[in-house]
Amino acid sequence: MENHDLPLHLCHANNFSIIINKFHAFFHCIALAFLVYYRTSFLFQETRPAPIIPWLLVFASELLLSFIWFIGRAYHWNPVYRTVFPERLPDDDKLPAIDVFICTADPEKEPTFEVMNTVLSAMALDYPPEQLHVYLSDDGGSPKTLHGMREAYKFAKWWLPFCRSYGIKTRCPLIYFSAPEYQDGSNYVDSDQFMADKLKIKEKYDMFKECLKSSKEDGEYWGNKRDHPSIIEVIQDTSSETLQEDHTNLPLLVYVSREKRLSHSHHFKAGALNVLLRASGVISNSPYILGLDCDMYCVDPSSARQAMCFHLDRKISASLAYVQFPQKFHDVGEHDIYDGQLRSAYGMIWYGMDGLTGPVLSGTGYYLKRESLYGHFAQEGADLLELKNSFGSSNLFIKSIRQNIVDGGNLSSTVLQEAKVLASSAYESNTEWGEKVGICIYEHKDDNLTNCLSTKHDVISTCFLCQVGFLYQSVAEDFFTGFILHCKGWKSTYLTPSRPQFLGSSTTNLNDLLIQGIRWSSGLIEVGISRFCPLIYGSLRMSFLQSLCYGELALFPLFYCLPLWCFATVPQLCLLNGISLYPEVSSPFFMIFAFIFLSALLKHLQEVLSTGGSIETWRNEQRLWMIKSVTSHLYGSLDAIMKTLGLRQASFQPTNKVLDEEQAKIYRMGKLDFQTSPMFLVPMVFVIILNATCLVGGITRTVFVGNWDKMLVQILLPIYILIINHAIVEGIITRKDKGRVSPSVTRISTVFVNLLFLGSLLSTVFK
Ligand SMILES: O=c1ccn([C@@H]2O[C@H](COP(=O)(O)OP(=O)(O)O[C@H]3O[C@H](CO)[C@@H](O)[C@H](O)[C@H]3O)[C@@H](O)[C@H]2O)c(=O)[nH]1
Ligand SMILES: [Mn+2]
Repeated sequence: MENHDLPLHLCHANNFSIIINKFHAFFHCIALAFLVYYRTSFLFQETRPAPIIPWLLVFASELLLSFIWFIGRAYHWNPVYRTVFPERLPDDDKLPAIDVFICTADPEKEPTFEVMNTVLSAMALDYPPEQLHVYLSDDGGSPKTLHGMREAYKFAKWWLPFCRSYGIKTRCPLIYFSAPEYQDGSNYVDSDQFMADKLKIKEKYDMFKECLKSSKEDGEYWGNKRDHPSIIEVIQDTSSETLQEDHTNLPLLVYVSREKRLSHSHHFKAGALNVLLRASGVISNSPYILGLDCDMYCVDPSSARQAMCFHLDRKISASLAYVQFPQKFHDVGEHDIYDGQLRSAYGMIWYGMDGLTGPVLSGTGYYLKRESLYGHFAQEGADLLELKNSFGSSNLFIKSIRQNIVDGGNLSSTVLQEAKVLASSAYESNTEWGEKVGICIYEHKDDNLTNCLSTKHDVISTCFLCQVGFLYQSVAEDFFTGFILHCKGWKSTYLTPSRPQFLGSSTTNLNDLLIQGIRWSSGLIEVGISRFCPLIYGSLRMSFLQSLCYGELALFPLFYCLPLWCFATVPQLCLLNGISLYPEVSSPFFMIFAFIFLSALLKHLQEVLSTGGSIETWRNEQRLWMIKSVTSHLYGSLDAIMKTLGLRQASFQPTNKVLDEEQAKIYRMGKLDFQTSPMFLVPMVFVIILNATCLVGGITRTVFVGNWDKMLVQILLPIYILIINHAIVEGIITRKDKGRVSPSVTRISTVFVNLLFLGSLLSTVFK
């Protein structure tokens, strides 16, 4: 029952942690100011005790780290937490329709059975079925997936009535049937009827699984990922089975495989989403969209109603673009050695941004307002020509922009034919789908430029309102699209109910983690070094603190990889050569360095503990910070720089979602799996060997020279690196299993370390 007096949601702040954060930031800032003073005054000394180059490298690294730390304080300014009251929503017939967009790209890396579980769980959301439309985009163009959809639809006819009549809380069949008996959240566990029905459903489920897993081997069945025509099929009921309930109670289910041709760039996931946006626009045209990755099960059915608590709140709905749920994962191990839960993002940063203008759009688990992707065109005023320039030539689609939802979906053959045209690879040519942020104004408003653009403000606002849909400029399309929405004045909210709404699969081996890390770093840095750099572009268009948050996210991979490479090598080489880079123990500045180091570590520890982590979590995150900085952050940043210079093409390798049993075993034991590409392993092993050698050499030298006082910091630094990364040391020396570091990698890394020693020796000889 709707109740106009009671709020649909509440927002709370944690004042205690806000005060701690501000205190810490204050003292840490003062210490950093002393550090800068100490380093700068060195530059003005007449006789310098150490060579200038390593000193400058270390100073530059300290400045970069301090800067990125400083702008990251914006997250801690005002973190908020939200509660919702879905029971206060209006009656079902007044709820707005939702189109669910699920993307899959590759049946080999994304097994069809799992993808269909996502589809089924989305169909089973607790929402009026006639108001729910589920679309699957298949970039693989694979008959296997289409076949899976038909089978999933058949199974849905059993699964949905079962879930509804027994109030099942876990609506993803795979998760439901793999959970221990009686833990399915149902109140009917003692009823015989329930047990009998459950048994029957389990039988149907096993048949469904069998049918999808026993795949035909011929290549055609798997499809051609890069070259195929567009196929749009509304999945229909073809079987003659009798059912408990009428199938009209099932949400509409549509298979969409856009046309892909080698001659056209298809813009990866963002391209797929834009096709879904258009095709669904002419079919169901729901005002809200739930975006899901193919592995993101809607385990709990209540997310749609929870999200509507924000979207239907009249006080905020006009400017609310999306409600974001956290990504949670069903396969994160007890030790979570790869930070699968992405603690800092979903456990901290998103809350912080929620207290400003809203969290980052996270690619999956968001309820987005369709209108927000149509720029200013959704409002009245634009003429037909302008609309066609922006959205392409389809009249039907253009009509949909201003039309309300089509009840239950328009499935006439004309509409489906048009949807196919909208999914063709040439449709976007010369339109504003996904790109041209800010430049289109000079193209088609040229004639009357002076008339309509009288002030500078007009230029900016008209410019950035041009582009439509999900954006193509970055492979982190979610991050960039959300950022531009915030730039346009839209807001977002973050909702983290105690029972997870969505569960995906995380990366459970080092290789997949780092490959994904390269893509994310590259996508972020692409934004960070472009003219959309949030620190400049964003600060003019959104709250200053929000632009700092976006700035930190868009730049951190670059700002971590350079300093961490420096701290992993320069002080160590200097230690070996007896060059001191830090104040001696007796100097008051020693205390400053000690304070900064401990304050950073302890603050990280406090954050981990207060967000439910343990000391082990803290160690894992420190280790990953180092590992990623010397590998994926570096490669991702280089990739982005090369793309920006036009030296490289963008690429999006979908993350592997197939579990390798042997690797899973290593993962569950909490051991790092070093069966990774040498491109990742060599830098890691290189750093470890370098640190160990320099430590031994440096200590020996210090024993002879007796300058402990001067060299202490440089002795402690490699010790800290080796302790945090002792798992790599073990991988090199003691481990015998498959996941150890292969001896050939150790040999290659040793050669590189020797080359570096030779280089540093020559540079001291010829100085
Ligand atoms: O050409 C492509 C490539 C990928 N995908 C789909 O995109 C989704 C995300 O891909 P995945 O390989 O799982 O990447 P992740 O790194 O795990 O995904 C995170 O990062 C992406 C941006 O890099 C976001 O799009 C995702 O939502 C976010 O979960 C999957 O469903 C894919 O099927 C496509 O539809 N077409
Ligand atoms: Mn994924």
